[in-house]
Amino acid sequence: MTLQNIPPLCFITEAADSPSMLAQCRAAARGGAGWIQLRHKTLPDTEFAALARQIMAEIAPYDAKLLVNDRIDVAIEVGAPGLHIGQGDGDPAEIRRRIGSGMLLGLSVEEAEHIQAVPDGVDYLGVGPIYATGSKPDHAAPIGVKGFAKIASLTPLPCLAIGGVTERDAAAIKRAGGAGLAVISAISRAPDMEVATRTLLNTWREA
Ligand SMILES: Cc1ncc(COP(=O)(O)OP(=O)(O)O)c(N)n1
Ligand SMILES: Cc1ncsc1CCOP(=O)(O)O
Ligand SMILES: [Mg+2]
Repeated sequence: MTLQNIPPLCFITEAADSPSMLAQCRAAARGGAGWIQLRHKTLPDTEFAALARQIMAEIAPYDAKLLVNDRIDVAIEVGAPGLHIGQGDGDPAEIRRRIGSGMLLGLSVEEAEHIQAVPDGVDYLGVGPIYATGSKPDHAAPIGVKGFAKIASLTPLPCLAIGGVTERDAAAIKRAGGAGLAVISAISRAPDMEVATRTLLNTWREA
């Protein structure tokens, strides 16, 4: 799958019981997020797979698609539309061979040097962190919007900005050549997740 224009908003789950990951995904899909990434570091694979299936069914009517974070075998097992991997998650070329050609593959890029090593078969890049964020305690050094612009200028692949990003960053990221935003807390911690999603999306569209 190659996407020239990927949906401009990816919601990534916060590993929380309240609101539940299913409720987070439902609200984000209703609000218009085109991609919903299921990310949980410790849930057993069987539970993760069951939740992934449930989320796929719930978000389908809203035209949103599921990305699985990290778990290659689960992504294959549940037939997820997409998989997101990072620099430490394995060789992207090998992973592309494993998942076949039909699944969207996203890769994290944290610094300009990573661009040289992006193989064919990667469809989009998650670029950041833009800012320090508590949502990923082991994140790499923040690159700011300037670092994002540099990386986006080095690749034809669509780049989603990630890491502490809110609607206040939409215009600057768009000017920097970004294809969209990937967020956890800007949606998961909002008083109304659906409204927050819609506002982010509208801000991006109008930026
Ligand atoms: C869209 C998007 N971009 C970057 C990441 C980060 O992936 P990774 O570096 O593998 O870190 P973890 O999310 O696995 O902690 C992402 N998940 N999504
Ligand atoms: C998964 C991930 N990868 C880089 S930063 C980050 C967390 C993004 O969460 P938030 O939008 O709350 O900063
Ligand atoms: Mg990862």
